[in-house]
Amino acid sequence: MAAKRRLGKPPAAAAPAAPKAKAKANEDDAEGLFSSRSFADLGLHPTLCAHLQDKMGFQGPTRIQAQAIPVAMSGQHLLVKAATGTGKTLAYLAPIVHLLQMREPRVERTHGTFALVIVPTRELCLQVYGIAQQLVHRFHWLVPGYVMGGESRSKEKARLRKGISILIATPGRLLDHLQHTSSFVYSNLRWIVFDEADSILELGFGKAVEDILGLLGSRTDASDENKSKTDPMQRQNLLLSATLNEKVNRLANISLKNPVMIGLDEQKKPSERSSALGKKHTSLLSDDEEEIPDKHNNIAEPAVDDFKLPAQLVQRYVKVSCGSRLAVLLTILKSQFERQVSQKVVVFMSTCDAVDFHHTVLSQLEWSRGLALDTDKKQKFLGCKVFRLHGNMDQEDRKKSYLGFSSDKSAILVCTDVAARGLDIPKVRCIIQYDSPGEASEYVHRVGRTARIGEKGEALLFLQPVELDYLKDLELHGVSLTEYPFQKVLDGFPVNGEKPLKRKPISLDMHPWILSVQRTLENYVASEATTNKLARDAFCSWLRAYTAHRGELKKIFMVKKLHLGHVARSFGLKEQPSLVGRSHQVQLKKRKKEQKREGQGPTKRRKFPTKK
Ligand SMILES: Nc1ncnc2c1ncn2[C@@H]1O[C@H](COP(=O)(O)OP(=O)(O)OP(=O)(O)O)[C@@H](O)[C@H]1O
Repeated sequence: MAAKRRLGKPPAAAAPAAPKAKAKANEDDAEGLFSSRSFADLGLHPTLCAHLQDKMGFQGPTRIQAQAIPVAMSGQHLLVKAATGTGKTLAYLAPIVHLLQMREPRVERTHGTFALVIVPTRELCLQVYGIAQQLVHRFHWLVPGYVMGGESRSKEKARLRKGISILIATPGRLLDHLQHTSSFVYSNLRWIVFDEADSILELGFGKAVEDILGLLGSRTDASDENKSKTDPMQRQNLLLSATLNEKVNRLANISLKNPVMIGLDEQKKPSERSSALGKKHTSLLSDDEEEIPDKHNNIAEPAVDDFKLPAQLVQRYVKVSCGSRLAVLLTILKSQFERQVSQKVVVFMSTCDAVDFHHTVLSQLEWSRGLALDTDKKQKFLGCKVFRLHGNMDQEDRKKSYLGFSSDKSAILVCTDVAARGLDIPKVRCIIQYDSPGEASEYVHRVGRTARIGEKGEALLFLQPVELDYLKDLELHGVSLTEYPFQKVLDGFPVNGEKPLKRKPISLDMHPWILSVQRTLENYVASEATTNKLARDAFCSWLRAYTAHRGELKKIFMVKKLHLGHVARSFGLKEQPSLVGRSHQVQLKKRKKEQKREGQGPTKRRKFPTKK
């Protein structure tokens, strides 16, 4: 039986309409996504249950919610590991709202913050805030709010002074307010939630998180002075993550006290779990391991974690030689949108500059039917809207992009990993990883933006022939991909009005369609000065990112194996990289000459120019 699709309304901040909920859950649910219990069975207040069902369109809890909500309501610390898009947000927000609305005396704004939800990114902050807003709809005395980087500090201070009962925050800005906003009342703080804990730490917020826990007196290994600020006995901490790694374990160890664990490998005995990390603790700040006696919990997973991905997600890879990458991306997107006009696709890139360049190309590239340039009237190569999202954009643009892509029915989002964490954008059908994600956990976060809550979804990973070993690395984590039939897609495209004859297979790079797209692209990049500059910047930053792969992955993504001329081609640049990073090339030649004189081989590591 096919999985039941149950969609709820997206957050108010994201605003798009979502389909009505489907029939009630039953135990035969194919993917085991939904529980057979009702929200009322879990002990949630009838008004809240009615709101979840009637207004948010949730007929019943997901399995993760059915497991986590009763534990969260019991006051115990909780560690949840569950696949992306399984409803973790409601799993912690519903019990918080339930417990807060029944609190006597009634919660008032002057009581300050009772629940603190820490999230890794600004977009996720807005998203969780949107859901909190919906949940408190019938409990007007509960006030949700958010603080996050990029917003006006003084406005946030004013809101904190008035009082926010459920506060959603990014770590840096939260720490800032804890240290500098004296009117921020958190003496009644009862819950600290880490949503997307793995991402919080991967994004380098380890130190901020440690400081936050220290200031709030919620570090289980905190010194006594820190503990005295609030009563930690009242505190309940919840940690949710799609993946577990050593840093998350360390955070769990310092923030959770005898937690109930949900979604961890039930087959493993606690003693087996603890052995991997029980004795070794990893600092939240660095990759170095340090031996610290395990004073508290034994929360651990094996070093090589198998990641949880939705079963209905179709995962494929496409093998593309470096020079044709962009032409292939354009072709795949064109074919996707011609097959189905109304759909949403997210394309992940490795750097902000690469996002800016590709966003411009995807949204502006024009062609004439048949690709015979300068003949007929030109039209857009891709007809749909294209949005971009990365960390260097200013906050207003970020918000606009996020909301625009969320509410549009047919669009592409080109983004960096800033969009990989926890974002719940309705109806994303396909995730394209144009640049490889690196760590397998990052792969999981990226593809987790589709196939959410039982919906269909596809993921496509671009790999160059020299990078195919990456598939083995993913296999180690239980992620296996099949090859995407790109040749079939290609055969569907006419060249000069005619479909190619199927005589013999033509290599992808020599295929007339790919050659024509590449020519159009190169002409466009050459003729537009701004785009040309974007292409050069993107080329440099992309190479720098390529050299930054860590550990074992360095052996797969070897910059030495790249042909820089082909890399340039993939940015629509006709000229060789010598023109892109002239000073670098001069230096390189000089170095080579010197090496020759001294009888050495070329140095192993290539350094790349910073953009000009
Ligand atoms: N009980 C439910 N019934 C139907 N839909 C639900 C239910 N709970 C949550 N949803 C919907 O499922 C989607 C995914 O939820 P959510 O974002 O909380 O997942 P998640 O597990 O936190 O994902 P990620 O790990 O990617 O952050 C959202 O659109 C949400 O509205």
